[in-house]
Amino acid sequence: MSATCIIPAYNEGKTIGNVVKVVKSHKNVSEVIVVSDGSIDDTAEVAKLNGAKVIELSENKGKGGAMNEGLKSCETEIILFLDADLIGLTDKHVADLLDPVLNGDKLMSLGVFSQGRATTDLAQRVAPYLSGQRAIKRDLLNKVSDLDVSRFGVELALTRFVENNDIEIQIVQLPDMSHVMKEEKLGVVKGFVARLKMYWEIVHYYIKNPS
Ligand SMILES: O=c1ccn([C@@H]2O[C@H](COP(=O)(O)OP(=O)(O)O)[C@@H](O)[C@H]2O)c(=O)[nH]1
Ligand SMILES: O=C(O)[C@@H](COP(=O)(O)O)O[C@H]1O[C@H](CO)[C@@H](O)[C@H](O)[C@H]1O
Repeated sequence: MSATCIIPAYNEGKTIGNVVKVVKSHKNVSEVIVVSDGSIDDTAEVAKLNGAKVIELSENKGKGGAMNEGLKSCETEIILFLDADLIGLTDKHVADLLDPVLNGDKLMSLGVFSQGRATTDLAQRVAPYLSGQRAIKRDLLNKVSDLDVSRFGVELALTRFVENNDIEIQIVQLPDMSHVMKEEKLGVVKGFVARLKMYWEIVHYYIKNPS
């Protein structure tokens, strides 16, 4: 059994190439789909150059919407979601995320950075359920409501679904991994504003889906 890797990407030209290169070379990944979510940089070109299938959205749909577009354009039973801004991704990280779902043990795995950078390690220790690195069975994904409009609430949607349905997931440590923070991408002020927008989208999803 193989998996499709779906990478939602909004202006990630600087990092998308390496993420695609690493995950595309994994033996159990049959296809890498990068969904450029209204990007205005060279995300799509860099992703194509590194062998990804690219879906270019003319309008930004938000993270959940981009992931959903990728889901609609593949057929594998197992999906691996990765962020486009990962630092230090290796083939072993991909294997550790995929194996619990590929071997039928679990319906979802969730990757948590460890021994990466203090800032991103801490953030994920505080809120591991927000991690964007997950392998998931398509059957489970099909039951999660509002993925397409969840934006940054998508991780909350996935986590809440497994909790509400008593589905045991596999937490996977991702050693020596991090991601580029918003403040590093956009500068301190714009990065902080983007972070607030992210938290608002998460709260908005929570308010709209209280249980
Ligand atoms: O409107 C958006 C916002 C984010 N992303 C992607 O979702 C992932 C996580 O977003 P971000 O890096 O902003 O969040 P962080 O990892 O900083 O929490 C990255 O691959 C982004 O490119 C997206 O596709 N559309
Ligand atoms: O780690 C975190 O605190 C946030 C924000 O990371 P940044 O420091 O803004 O890159 O990132 C996590 O949460 C996001 C929202 O759910 C997810 O999109 C990311 O995949 C996840 O790493």
